[in-house]
Amino acid sequence: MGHLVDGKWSTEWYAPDAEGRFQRPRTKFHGWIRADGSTDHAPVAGRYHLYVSTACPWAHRTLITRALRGLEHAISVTVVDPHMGPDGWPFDARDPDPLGPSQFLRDVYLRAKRDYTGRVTVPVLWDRERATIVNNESREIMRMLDVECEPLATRGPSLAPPALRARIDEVLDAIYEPINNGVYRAGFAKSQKAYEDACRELFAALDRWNEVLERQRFLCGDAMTEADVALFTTLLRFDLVYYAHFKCNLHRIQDYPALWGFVRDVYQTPGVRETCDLDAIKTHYYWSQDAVNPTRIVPLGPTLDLDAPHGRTARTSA
Ligand SMILES: N[C@@H](CCC(=O)N[C@@H](CS)C(=O)NCC(=O)O)C(=O)O
Repeated sequence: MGHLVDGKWSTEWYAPDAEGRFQRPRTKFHGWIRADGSTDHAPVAGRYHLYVSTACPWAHRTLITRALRGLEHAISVTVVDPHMGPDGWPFDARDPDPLGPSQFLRDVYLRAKRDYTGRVTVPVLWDRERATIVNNESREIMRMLDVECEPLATRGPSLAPPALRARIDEVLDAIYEPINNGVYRAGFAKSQKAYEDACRELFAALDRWNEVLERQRFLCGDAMTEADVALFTTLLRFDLVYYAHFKCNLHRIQDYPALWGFVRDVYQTPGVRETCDLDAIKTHYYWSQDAVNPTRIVPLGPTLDLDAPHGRTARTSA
């Protein structure tokens, strides 16, 4: 693990703030595919390539969006090796980089910008025609695949329909800090207080959203949206990894009937199950984050019955 400084690799983990709190740096590539032709990136089948790790909750959002919108034919994917070591994400010999001779994901970043400074994270959306990274922020890539790649989509419905978009954005904002980033703030905390604050905030938010999901099937009402995808990828990893490895252990997701039913509901949605690699998830966190787990031993359990009936189909919003 590490980052690039003026194009040179440096093996440093994230520096905490003075109170020991985890600080997530902003991603650096924020180009947009636009269907209206207003940017350099038009939605064209075969033009874009996604680099992901199936272990990563942020990258997983983009894989699910690609599957639910039927973009597999239009946007190709490379899955990196979950063993992220001192050199960052390595390519898997069984799934090499189709766009160049790359050993590590940083080679892709350097191809886009030789003097890049920043972290080398997944997901990455690459434009073959412009030979550069369009965007490396999962929330923006989700929106682009769903809305701007609509002309290429073979499945629906949209995960961000115009009438719901403002609400979806509010919910994405609301779950980001306490939940999606909250598990990392608990797990990477460098002081007792930073950990406790993050952990309490996380469970208060889980309590609230569990109540919402007792009343309605999805976070924004009756239909699945980007907000559900974003919550799902964090909750899927919760009992597997965050509960033990990140010490988010006041409750399991399985102890929240509505949240656990929601996880199974999304998991069982056609197209989603195939994007979920539970072994890669456990291997990545327990093996790669040796500051948290120095032995790198990957635990055998827990076993999750994600195929148990979710019973949420008949639920409608109030
Ligand atoms: N804000 C980014 C975060 C992406 C991110 O942090 N990905 C992690 C994997 S879960 C990563 O690649 N980490 C490598 C590193 O930080 O060195 C997004 O939402 O896309």
